[in-house]
Amino acid sequence: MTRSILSTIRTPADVRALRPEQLDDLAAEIRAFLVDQVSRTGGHLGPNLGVVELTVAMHRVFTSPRDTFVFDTGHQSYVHKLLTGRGDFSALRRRDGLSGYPSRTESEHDVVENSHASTALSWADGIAKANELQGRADRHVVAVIGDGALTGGMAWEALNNIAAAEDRRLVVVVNDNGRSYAPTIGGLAHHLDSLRTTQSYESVLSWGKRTLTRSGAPGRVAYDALHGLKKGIKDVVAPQGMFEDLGLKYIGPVDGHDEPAVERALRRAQAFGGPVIVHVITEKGRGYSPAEQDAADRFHAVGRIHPETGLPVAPSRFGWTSVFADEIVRIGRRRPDVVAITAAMLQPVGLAPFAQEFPQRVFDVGIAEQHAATSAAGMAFGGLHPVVAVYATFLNRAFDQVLMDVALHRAGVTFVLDRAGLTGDDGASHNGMWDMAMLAIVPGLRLAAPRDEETLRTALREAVDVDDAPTVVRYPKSALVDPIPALEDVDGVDVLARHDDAADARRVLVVGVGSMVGCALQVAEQLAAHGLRATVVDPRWVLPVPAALVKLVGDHDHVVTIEDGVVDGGVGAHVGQRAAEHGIATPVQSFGIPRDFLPHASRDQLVTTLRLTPQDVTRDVLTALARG
Ligand SMILES: Cc1ncc(C[n+]2csc(CCOP(=O)(O)OP(=O)(O)O)c2C)c(N)n1
Ligand SMILES: CC(=O)[C@@H](O)[C@H](O)COP(=O)(O)O
Ligand SMILES: [Mg+2]
Repeated sequence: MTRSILSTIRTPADVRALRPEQLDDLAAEIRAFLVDQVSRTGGHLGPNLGVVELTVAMHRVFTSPRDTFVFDTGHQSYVHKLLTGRGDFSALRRRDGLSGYPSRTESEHDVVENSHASTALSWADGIAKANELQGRADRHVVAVIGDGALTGGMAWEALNNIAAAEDRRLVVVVNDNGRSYAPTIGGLAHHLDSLRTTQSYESVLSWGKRTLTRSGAPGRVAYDALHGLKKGIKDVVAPQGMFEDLGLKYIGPVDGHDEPAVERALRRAQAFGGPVIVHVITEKGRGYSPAEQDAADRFHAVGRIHPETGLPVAPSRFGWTSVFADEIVRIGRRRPDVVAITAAMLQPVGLAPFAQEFPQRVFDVGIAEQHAATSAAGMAFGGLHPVVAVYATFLNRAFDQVLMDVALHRAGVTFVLDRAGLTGDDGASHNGMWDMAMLAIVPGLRLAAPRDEETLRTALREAVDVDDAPTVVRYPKSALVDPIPALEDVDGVDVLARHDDAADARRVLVVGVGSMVGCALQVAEQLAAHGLRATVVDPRWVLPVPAALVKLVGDHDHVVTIEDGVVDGGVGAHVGQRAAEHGIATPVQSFGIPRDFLPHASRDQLVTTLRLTPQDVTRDVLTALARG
């Protein structure tokens, strides 16, 4: 049996050493490998199937790491990893396995580890400027950015700068597959479409050169005239206005699955010696029919699937999203002023049913969370109540908009944050761990962390009733828990459990935040087993800290708070601060996520590592109590 070509690839030099006639087979092997491996581990199968030929061509034309490769979002870097010596995908996105994104600790060929979209061109601009100043001006920076990521504002801030320097060796590869998850929205998508659908100017010009110059002097005259009409022809055959108007050289569109054509385009870009756009047309999910036929999102991000059918091996675990999806439709039916906004993630955040029933009241703004937040402030000014549904970590980039456009103007906007807390296997920048600490300082903002389905539904209904301040409802990337009923409601704070048999024992108040309520209940049981009195409460609306909770703090000898967010400046910190402001000296011991960036691992592994299991928390509380 002939040895596979892929098995001979250890470094990009091996890729460059391949004969052109081997490249189709290499692409086929890579696709087979990706389907086989990612179907076992889950991951970004569709995006990586779409960049096989592109990534091979990049490594054949440029010399990484001497030339720097930057992948926007980085979810499409599996092929790059394969071509740079990382062939063991068996533990992709798992502890001690390959990250699902570029990782500097894995390879010198990896630079950007941040999986937030639209940052690559800024990285590239900075690297290119450093190259210039550090005597490396002969090196190229090659940034791959998707059509979706191009809808993010940062990309245009960067392009504006990139276009300003004529001799900076920066190649922007626009990986245009026409989709984010769903088809990419907006004017940019239309423009890319117009570039995609008209035959490229370059191919018309090369046709003219071949045909006219072969027909003697008259033909040469005609070709010279044609070439002289360059601008006019461009506007006719390929309105490349947008990029060219910015002063950027444009090459394309190129069939992104024709490896020799991509190589030719990249070599032209390489020879150009200045900032240049290479517009590559690809297909997300290419070569894998279940993905090619998937109308939803072409297998953008999959869990474990059957490699032949593409069907999920296990049903989706993300019950919290389904509850939101159902409740927002119920709210929409009784509240015609409620509208929904997504940042290119309609399906993943659960807005598809709402869009189905109220197609005029849902807005996909592209990967543009900043725009989503401020346009929501505009909608609120106009009499609507917008619900902005994003993953928690992605709201980080819209902090200023939440603060200065929504909160400053007391706009009734509701932010629904999915994937809040530890997400684990999706990498450091995907953990939704910063929202509570970040938003705690926003004046007027109210944040709810539901503990189960009923409190999530209630929080959503309460949130949309607030029309003079931002509200936030956040929930985790995990299975929905069983209902956790309250024993009593103390001015908005739910009392969930009381262990007060030991009459004279010290009284410990255990405050569970959202998905950590289950842990809080177990900690209280274990503390009671150690002879303490323990009460478990869930404030539900955790920020600002409710007055009733501050009072409860004063009624206890020791307070424990447990949250699925950074502990620095988190809910626990604010509980302690509010209590101190009221002259309450009860010690508050806060448990949560340290502010360090976390490795990709399962949520459970991270909980254990961070000592957030009930056993760990109990042990630490007993130690603190013993110290007195
Ligand atoms: C700031 C931000 N918002 C949302 C996402 C979620 N997200 C990851 S990839 C993706 C679509 C990217 O589309 P595109 O850039 O076209 O790349 P493709 O997957 O098509 O290759 C989205 C919305 C993100 N990573 N970062
Ligand atoms: C790359 C990106 O940001 C998204 O594709 C994200 O990884 C999806 O996360 P879930 O798999 O949790 O929906
Ligand atoms: Mg795309």
